Amino acid sequence: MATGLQRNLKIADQAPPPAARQPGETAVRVRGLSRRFDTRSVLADLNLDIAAGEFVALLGASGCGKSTLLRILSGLDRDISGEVQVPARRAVAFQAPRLMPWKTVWRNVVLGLPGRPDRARALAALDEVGIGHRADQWPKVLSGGEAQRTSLARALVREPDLLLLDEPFAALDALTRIKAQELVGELWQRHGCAVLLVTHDVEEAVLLADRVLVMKDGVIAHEERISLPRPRDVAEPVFARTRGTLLDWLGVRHGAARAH
Ligand SMILES: Nc1ncnc2c1ncn2[C@@H]1O[C@H](COP(=O)(O)OP(=O)(O)OP(=O)(O)O)[C@@H](O)[C@H]1O
Repeated sequence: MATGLQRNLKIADQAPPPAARQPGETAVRVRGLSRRFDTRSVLADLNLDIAAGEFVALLGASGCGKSTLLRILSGLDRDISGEVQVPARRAVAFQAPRLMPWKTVWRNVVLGLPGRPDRARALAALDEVGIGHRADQWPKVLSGGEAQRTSLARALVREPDLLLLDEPFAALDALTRIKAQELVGELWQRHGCAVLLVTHDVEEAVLLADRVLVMKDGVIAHEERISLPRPRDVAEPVFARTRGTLLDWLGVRHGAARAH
């Protein structure tokens, strides 16, 4: 099949370090993106822009194509038509951390990086996510939260300009999830990378993102800019109103189906 991404993907070979970024610079530019599986159209002429350093959350009903979009942006799925521009330095963390069980935690963090495995670099990333003490252990002894932190360290060690997160907290218990959300918020502010977070959790989206997108019928059907100061308070009336609007768009609030 046609490899639209290879044809159209324009990758910046030498991505500038965060400090060199210009305000208003674009991290992701998608135009007319379509993806079909056999006869089924999942993405249909989708457009999307993400600014450098912007935190964007993506909501949508199960099966609407959120992960498909994320996989395309990560470069894992190239069987598309349309135009996709993403930075060369990008990293993904999935719901399941996907650690290699036969490699220690620190070796998992630097797995796939060019050159000799750099233990100091891995340790710095593990320290940053609060699990430096687990560096020499095997993945099987990690808790779910620790495994997810390892996955984040593996993404951050690549110093991405774009961090793609596919429901990274979905499998965590409520308390671990809150801590992981806070950590991602802190890491994002420190690293200054653009983030695209796929989530089912409207509250999580409003807590973390600059902008929340709702995907429907293969396109971005709605976007909500969140201008609340951080850290955000779920009890804030504006927070609650924003959450309500997004639930309306998702069609999950009683009597809330919207005409588009
Ligand atoms: N490799 C594939 N082959 C065939 N169909 C696929 C493939 N990958 C995804 N799909 C289909 O594309 C649609 C979108 O899937 P996708 O995983 O992107 O949805 P999603 O919005 O991320 O869902 P969820 O929120 O449940 O994770 C689904 O109907 C899925 O079955």
